[in-house]
Amino acid sequence: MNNTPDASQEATQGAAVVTVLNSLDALIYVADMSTYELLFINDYARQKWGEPGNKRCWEYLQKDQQGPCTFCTNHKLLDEQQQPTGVYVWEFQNTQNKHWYQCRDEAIRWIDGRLVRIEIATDISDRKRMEQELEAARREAEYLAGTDALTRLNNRRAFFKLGEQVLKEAQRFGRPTSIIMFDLDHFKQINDTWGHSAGDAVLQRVATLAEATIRNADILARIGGEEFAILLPQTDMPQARILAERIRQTLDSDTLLINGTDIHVQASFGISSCEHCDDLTLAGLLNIADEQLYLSKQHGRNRISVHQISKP
Ligand SMILES: Nc1nc2c(ncn2[C@@H]2O[C@H](COP(=O)(O)OP(=O)(O)OP(=O)(O)O)[C@@H](O)[C@H]2O)c(=O)[nH]1
Repeated sequence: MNNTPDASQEATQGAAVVTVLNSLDALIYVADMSTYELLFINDYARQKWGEPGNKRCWEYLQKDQQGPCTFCTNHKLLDEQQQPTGVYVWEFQNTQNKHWYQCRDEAIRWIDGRLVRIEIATDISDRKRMEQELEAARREAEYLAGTDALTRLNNRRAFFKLGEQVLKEAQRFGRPTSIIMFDLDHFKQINDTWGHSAGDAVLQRVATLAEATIRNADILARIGGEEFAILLPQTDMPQARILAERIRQTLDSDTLLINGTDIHVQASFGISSCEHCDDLTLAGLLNIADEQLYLSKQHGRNRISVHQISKP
């Protein structure tokens, strides 16, 4: 007895398979791997990309393609002997409709024997959007964790995190490093006279002025209420003093126009510098700058005190 299906049975089975493929909520297409001719597309493709006419896969599915796509997976689907290697799964944002798809590609022998690529692509845009939102939220949280909310400068935590790294490098290469600390003078009076929000605006303006004075490699942070610190890589004491003097003068020589009011702001500075000071920690270097800052306050404010840490 012959169990081979006859032509009409094959036609019925073929129609059933096409019905199934057309009912799926995924793009399915078959393309010749040499000519890119589309041999089959399902209804999902027609709904999303329209009728293919005589278009090749890259003309039909992608936007403004002048030739086969650079991201075409054909070369991944065959080995050196041009034999199918199995399923290759990847994710891709379609250039026409901007939806994200998870694509399951495979090279197979078509009914006439030629090699074709079959792709089954499911829309994963919702999942991708969620992933991207999560990633953006994670980056924002990471940024905020290291950022002072008022001035957008580094906060104390970020100062230590970044600073430890810089100090380690400096120690490794025997480079000079300095810290400038400064604290606004009689800031309480500014708050008391002009109000807390004017005080906030002063802090923001001071941050902007300091930021404009430093180099890219310098690490500026707001480490306390009206207290700022700048870590200066490859900077010795004389250079650090010049920079501190520039900031001191900028603040002292002018008034900050805050909400229509001219506010005069001064600050006291403390500087610590080290060169070849291998055992020093960032906290130690900052402490010494803080002691110098305290001296500046004691000696009348609006001034700079310095300490050069010598090699033991
Ligand atoms: N507006 C505003 N004020 C702040 C903020 N953080 C701290 N302060 C204020 O800064 C003032 C610091 O006061 P003090 O420590 O007495 O220092 P000072 O008045 O600057 O005096 P000296 O430092 O001794 O010159 C306090 O009034 C705090 O409320 C802030 O984020 N915004």
